[in-house]
Amino acid sequence: MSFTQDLRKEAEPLFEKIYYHPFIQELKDETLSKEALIHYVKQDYEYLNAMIQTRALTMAKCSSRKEMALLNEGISFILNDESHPHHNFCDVAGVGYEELHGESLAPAAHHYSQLMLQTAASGTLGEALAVALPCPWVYLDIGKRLYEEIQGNKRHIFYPWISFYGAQEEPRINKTLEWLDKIAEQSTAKECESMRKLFMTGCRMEYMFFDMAYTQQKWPV
Ligand SMILES: Cc1ncc(C[n+]2csc(CCO)c2C)c(N)n1
Repeated sequence: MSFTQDLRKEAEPLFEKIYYHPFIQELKDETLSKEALIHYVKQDYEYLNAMIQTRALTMAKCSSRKEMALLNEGISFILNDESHPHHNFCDVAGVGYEELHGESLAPAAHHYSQLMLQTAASGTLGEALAVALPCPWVYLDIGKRLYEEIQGNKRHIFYPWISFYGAQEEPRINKTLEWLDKIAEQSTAKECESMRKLFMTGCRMEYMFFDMAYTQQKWPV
């Protein structure tokens, strides 16, 4: 088994917990509250800014144009395409997308953003890639499962969100998986252990992010 296959296997219980979180289940059942949708988009817009900055910091650690191009693609994807699923949530909630920008980060989104930025700024290339890997991997898993469940029903109110993440012809993540596997092959056991821990924490933070939106988490003071 490759390094990333091992990671995926270890994270299986977390992927299950995420899929069965009420945020995802109510999204599937078209019963997710307007408040949860709005909280999610407000926080995710800011989180995606942190992800763009994370990718940019990671790019500074690359040694080849091919690697830089892959991270550049990731940044362009967030800048140009990730607004589509946000628009879907805003349309269902009946609010304008621009109204939701400029929010301050709630505890879970704050922790996740800081973890990614700090790792990309002061960690190794492998660590920076590992901490950012749950982000596309978890969404691909949720999207594919939901797409199957709704049987491609275009009348589902969250069809644009579900198809955006779940109906990718060639999953965008594959090149990153190959890249991280190559890095792991050339890394020491200690370095691999650090990548593994960061990946697992990233998976936990993906769970926490949905939970934050579902409970509309705020700073208590
Ligand atoms: C909390 C949170 N996690 C993951 C995504 C999904 N996502 C964000 S950027 C990106 C492209 C890969 O870097 C993908 C799939 C999200 N929107 N919000």
